[in-house]
Amino acid sequence: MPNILEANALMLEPISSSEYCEIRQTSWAGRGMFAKTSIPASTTVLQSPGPIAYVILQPFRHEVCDWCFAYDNGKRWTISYDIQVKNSRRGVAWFCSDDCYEHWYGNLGELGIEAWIALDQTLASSRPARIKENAKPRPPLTARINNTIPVPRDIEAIWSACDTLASFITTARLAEQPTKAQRRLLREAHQSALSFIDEDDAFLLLAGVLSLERAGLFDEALSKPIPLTWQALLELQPSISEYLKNDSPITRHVAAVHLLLCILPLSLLPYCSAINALRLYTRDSCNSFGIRSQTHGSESEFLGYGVWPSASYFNHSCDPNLVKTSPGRAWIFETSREILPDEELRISYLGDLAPHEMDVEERRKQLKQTWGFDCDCPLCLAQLQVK
Ligand SMILES: C[S@@+](CC[C@H](N)C(=O)[O-])C[C@H]1O[C@@H](n2cnc3c(N)ncnc32)[C@H](O)[C@@H]1O
Repeated sequence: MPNILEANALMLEPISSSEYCEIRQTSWAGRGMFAKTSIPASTTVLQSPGPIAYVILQPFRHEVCDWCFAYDNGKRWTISYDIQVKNSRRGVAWFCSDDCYEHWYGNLGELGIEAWIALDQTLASSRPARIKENAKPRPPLTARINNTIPVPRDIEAIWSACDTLASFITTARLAEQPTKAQRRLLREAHQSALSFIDEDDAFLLLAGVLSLERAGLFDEALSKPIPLTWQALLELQPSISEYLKNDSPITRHVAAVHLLLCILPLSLLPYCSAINALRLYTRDSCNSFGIRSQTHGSESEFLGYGVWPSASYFNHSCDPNLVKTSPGRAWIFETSREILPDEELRISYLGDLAPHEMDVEERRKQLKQTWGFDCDCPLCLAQLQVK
C-alpha cells in the first residue's frame, strides 16, 4: 500500500493534445508542449476553457466577477448572490452581469451553492476572532518539527495524520446519532481548523471538491478508471517544495480539509479526502495561473489564481514564442512568431515583468523565488555560459 505522498506523486499519462501541439518529454524540464507542424505567427495553438479550481483572493471578492473574472479598477460589482442573515441580506458572490450570475449559479447547482454558503458563513462569522488571534505571534511550522526545516518524512506524517482525523470527522458527521465523544471531536476539530484556516486555501479546496463531485467518485488508489476532469489534474506534475520551507502552508491546507469536512453538506464529504486535497494543493503550487487585472502598460493586480490543466504543459522561456491572454475564464495561447515543426512552445512565467529588460541573474532569481526552479531555458543557459 503506497503512503499518502507516494500516492500523490503518481502522475497519469497526459492525454491532452491539440491540432497544433502535443506533449512530449524534454531533456531539460520534464514534459513540454511541442509544435506538430510549422505554425504561422499569431495562430492560436491552444485554448483552455475554464479552471478545474480557482479562488478570488479575499480582499477582491466584491471587485472580481466570480464567473468571468472581470475587474474594473477596484469598482465593486453590484450584482450579487445574497443570503439572508438575521434581518439583513449579505452578498456571498459578485458578478459583472446577470449572464455571469446565471452561469455561476447553473455551474454550482443547488449542492454547490449550499456548500459555498456554508463556507462563506463560517468564515464570515469567525473573521473578527481570527483577525484578533492572527495578530498574536505564532511559532512557525519548523518550530513544531524538531526545530528543523521539514523534510518529506514530516510532510508524510502530517498528511497521514490529516487523513486519520478526516476519517474520524467524516464518521462522526455521518453518524445518525453521534456519541458524546464524536460531538466533542467535531467541536474541537472545527475550532482548531478555524484557528489555522486561510480563507483562500479553503475556497480553492471547495472549488476542487465541487469539480470532483461533478466528475463523480473514483477509486482513490487509481486502480480503476477515473473521471476526465480529475484525470486532467492528476496528469500534472505535483510539487511538495512549498511545504519544505519555513513558511510552509501545510497547516493551512490541513485545516482547510478539516474545516470543510465539519461544515459541508454530507453528500460532499467523500470528495473532501486528505489525498484529494493534497493532490490539488501540490499541483496548484507549480501549475497555477494568476488571475490578474487586464492593464495596458502598468503593473497588473494579482486577484486570484487557479488551475487550468490543459494549459499547464508549456514550460517557461525568457525568450518565449507564445503570448497568453485570458479573456474571461479561458486562457488562450498564441504564437508570437513563426514556429518550426518540433519546436518547443514556451510561455513566460514572469507575469508583468519583461524578461528582455532583466539580466540573467535577475530573471533566474525571480523564477526561483516565485516558482521554485532554476531556469534552464536556452536564453539563460547561453547567457550563463558567456558570463
Ligand atoms: C507548469 S509546469 C510545466 C510542465 C512540466 N515541465 C511538466 O513536466 O509537467 C512547470 C514546471 O516545469 C519545469 N520548468 C518549466 N520551465 C522551466 C525552465 N525554464 N527551467 C527549468 N524548469 C522548468 C519546472 O519544474 C516547473 O515547476
